Formats: sequence, C-alpha cells, structure tokens
Amino acid sequence: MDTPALRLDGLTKRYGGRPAVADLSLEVPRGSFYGFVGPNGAGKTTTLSMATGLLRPDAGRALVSGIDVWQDPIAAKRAMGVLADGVLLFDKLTGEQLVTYAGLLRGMDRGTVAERAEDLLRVLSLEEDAGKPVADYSAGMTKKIALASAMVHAPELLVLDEPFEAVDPVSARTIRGLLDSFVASGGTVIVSSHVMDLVQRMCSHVGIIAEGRLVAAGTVEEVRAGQDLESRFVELVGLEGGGEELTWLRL
Ligand SMILES: Nc1ncnc2c1ncn2[C@@H]1O[C@H](COP(=O)(O)OP(=O)(O)OP(=O)(O)O)[C@@H](O)[C@H]1O
Repeated sequence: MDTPALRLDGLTKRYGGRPAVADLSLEVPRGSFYGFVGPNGAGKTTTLSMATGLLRPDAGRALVSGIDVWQDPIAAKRAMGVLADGVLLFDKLTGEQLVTYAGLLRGMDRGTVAERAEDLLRVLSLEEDAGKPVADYSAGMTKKIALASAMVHAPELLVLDEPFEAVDPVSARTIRGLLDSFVASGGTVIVSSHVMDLVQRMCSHVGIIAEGRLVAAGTVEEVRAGQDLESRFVELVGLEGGGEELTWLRL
C-alpha cells in the first residue's frame, strides 16, 4: 500500500544539449490529487510525457505502482490513463468510436466498452455530438473526448496534462466532480495546470517545477506555507519581466 502511485527517479531530458528536465525526482502518493505546476516552458509536459511512456528519458526512471514504465510498458500503461498535451487523436473517428477504440485497445469487452462510452458521453455532455467526427469538435469538446478515452478502462492512475484548458465552467465542474469521486474511491490523479487557484482548491498535493527542476513538493498546505498558492508560486519561480511596462502601448 505504501508504493507510490507514481515515482520519478532522476528523470532527465535534453534538447540540443539544453536540459528541459534535469534530474527530477518526485513521489505521488497513492490516493492523492496531485497538481503539477510551473511557468511556461518549465518542463511539465516533458516530465509527464517521460512518466507515461510517450517520451524516452535520457536518464532516470518512472515507476507506476512500482512498475517501470520503460522496462515493462504494457503493464505500466494498463494501470494508467493519460490525457497528453498536443498529441493527435484519430479525429476521423466519431467521438463514440474514439472512446470505443480506446476501450477495445485496452482489452475490454465490447459490451462493457459500449456501456461506459455511453455513460462518459452523457456525463461530459457530448451525447448529441457522439456521432460527429472528432475533427469537427471544438477545442473543449476535443479535450473532453480525450479525457473520456483516458478514463474508459478505469485505471488506478490518471495523468492529465491541462485537463481544464478550453473547457467551459459547467463541464469543468463536472470533470472535477468525476475526478474527486475517483480520488475518494482510492484512485490517484495528477493534473498539470497554470491556474493556481484551481490547484489550491482541488488538489491535496502540489509539485512546482521551474527550469526543469523541482523547486517545491508536498501537500498543498506545506507548499503554500500560509500564503495563497499563487503568491508562493511567484515567490519560488520569480517574477522575471513581470513588472515591466510597454510605454508604446499606452494610449
Ligand atoms: N520537441 C522539442 N524540441 C526541442 N525543445 C523542446 C521540445 N519539447 C520541449 N522543448 C523545450 O523543453 C522545455 C520544456 O518544455 P515543456 O513543453 O515540457 O514545458 P511546459 O512546462 O509543459 O510548458 P507550458 O506550460 O508552456 O505548456 C522548453 O524550453 C521547450 O522549448
């Protein structure tokens, strides 16, 4: 029971000699709702891609429930559902076909997949668009159908890169409700986000990354240390360029 849902050990990735992620180690406790935050270009997507078997690290390991993602990818991927950032979907499929495909790919039987696809499309308010090609979906609808595809096999760990981006407030609330009850039932969720207020309200734990390195991690209470999370974030990552004014933009 003490095995973390996700453990990252010295993960490193360089692009053209420049480290995007440098020797990053992190533990995500089982049953936590973990926020992964950092400024633009800090290395969040690179880290989550390495953690979920989408991008091979130059060094380090990622373990999902103790299973090495790069040594035993099939077992590790069985245990997780992933909403990746910027990964192309098979968008000639309809929404319903895409979720069905994701379930069948996970080895689920057709009957169960059909029931769950119907439930997910209904809960995420995509029922009316279930028969439309995903290529014709809006950005928020695309995000929701990708989320449905990540959840259909009921994994023990959900890794969601920016799940609320482009999603309307009603759908965002629905998604939060789904994730809250998933965590309450023993599941683990990792979300990357730029919205500190949301992370503070929604997450039990938070990790802050800046320039490819982890600068703080722990429970939200520990990390924010009596301040609000946004102020603490700015304090930890700095406010480069934050105060500068563009005089030519004045009217
Ligand atoms: N395929 C790539 N080739 C070269 N450099 C890359 C590549 N992918 C990412 N990088 C670089 O790695 C660094 C980390 O990028 P990453 O996308 O992981 O950041 P992020 O924290 O997810 O940013 P954002 O909040 O803007 O989504 C950036 O400097 C980026 O330019």
